[in-house]
Amino acid sequence: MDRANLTTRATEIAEAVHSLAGDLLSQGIPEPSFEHGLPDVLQTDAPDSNALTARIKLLGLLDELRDLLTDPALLGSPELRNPSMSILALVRLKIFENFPSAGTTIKDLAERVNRNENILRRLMSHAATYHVFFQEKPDFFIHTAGSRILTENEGMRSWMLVGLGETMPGALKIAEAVSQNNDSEEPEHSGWNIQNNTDLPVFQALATMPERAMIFAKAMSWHAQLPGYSPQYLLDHFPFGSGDITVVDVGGGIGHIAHVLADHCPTIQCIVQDRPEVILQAEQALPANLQDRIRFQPHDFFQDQPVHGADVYLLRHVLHDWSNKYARKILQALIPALKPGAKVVLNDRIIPGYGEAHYLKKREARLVLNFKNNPISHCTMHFDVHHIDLS
Ligand SMILES: C[S@@+](CC[C@H](N)C(=O)[O-])C[C@H]1O[C@@H](n2cnc3c(N)ncnc32)[C@H](O)[C@@H]1O
Repeated sequence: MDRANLTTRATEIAEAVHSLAGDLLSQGIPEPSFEHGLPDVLQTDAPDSNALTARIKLLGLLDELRDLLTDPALLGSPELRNPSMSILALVRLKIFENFPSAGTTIKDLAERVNRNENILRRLMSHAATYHVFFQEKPDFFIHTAGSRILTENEGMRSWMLVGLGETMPGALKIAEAVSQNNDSEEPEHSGWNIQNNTDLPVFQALATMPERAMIFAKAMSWHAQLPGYSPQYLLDHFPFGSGDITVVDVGGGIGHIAHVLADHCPTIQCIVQDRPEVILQAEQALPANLQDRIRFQPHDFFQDQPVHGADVYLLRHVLHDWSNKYARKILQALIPALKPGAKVVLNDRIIPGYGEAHYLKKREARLVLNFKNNPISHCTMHFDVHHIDLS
């Protein structure tokens, strides 16, 4: 039981802030303030950086403090902490792409995007309370780091569309899914299926909706740029650069991880496998300088692995989409192809065990369960980057 009270928590916060400020000062990095919107200088993904450690600690302490000060009736309230109400609409209405870099009045913006001025004002004003856009004057908005990143990156907008447009509506149907199929491990028995009125598992269903499938693939490639998901962790924890090795990236999406591996390891050969409609996109996204080292192959990972004798079979962010029954099938399908000494590298989310991590980390890890193929059973997978020798 955590018995820290407001005062001890606040003292800890002050100490951590001083340490972070000192660290930033020594690196010549300005302290963040709201003066010019949120600067993104602290978004470092370096796992060993003091700034990142201090930032994560502070976010945890501040969340605890806020929850201690919140009326209990509001803790689970849907209105609280819900930026999606305005941000999803702003993404879908293409406001970010059309927002002038120097800022704008709502009137000019409404004319530019041909939308109702009043509604736009309400959406923008709500988003600004989450520091996505800054209301500099009653009728004049400028960028923050949060709105700029959405403006400049199609991948980030795709990530929002998947999180808010696919995950959240599916999550709202979890209770119905559980009521209909209590013990099911089948991918088509999910809240997402009820929401989308389909019996097809999510990836099969997406194949019939090319625009949504493309958004999903773009979101996944952007995801690798979010703090904590950098492919650098993979490079740091597995010797991809040692010799002429062949890596099969199973369920490798549009090849963004293979691009990074090939860029960093000059002797590596990669084969990216995914569903046919994803492979079509992947082929178009391949840079010319990597064409002789990355190949693509449509492959259903529930069928026997067609590439025999590779050195590494990589499954990055694949198994967490599936119930244990299907995760096992995906791994079993690799076995006939494995030569002695072959490695299967799993790079996926870890669900912290009891007492192992701050609840914010657990919340982030558990959020992913609410979507796609197995949102109605509890994820029992518990892993990090491992090297599993199946020889
Ligand atoms: C969560 S994404 C991960 C993509 C990529 N590995 C990454 O780390 O960004 C899961 C991937 O599995 C692919 N996938 C789903 N079902 C598949 C199947 N039956 N065979 C092959 N790939 C599949 C999806 O198309 C998607 O690209």
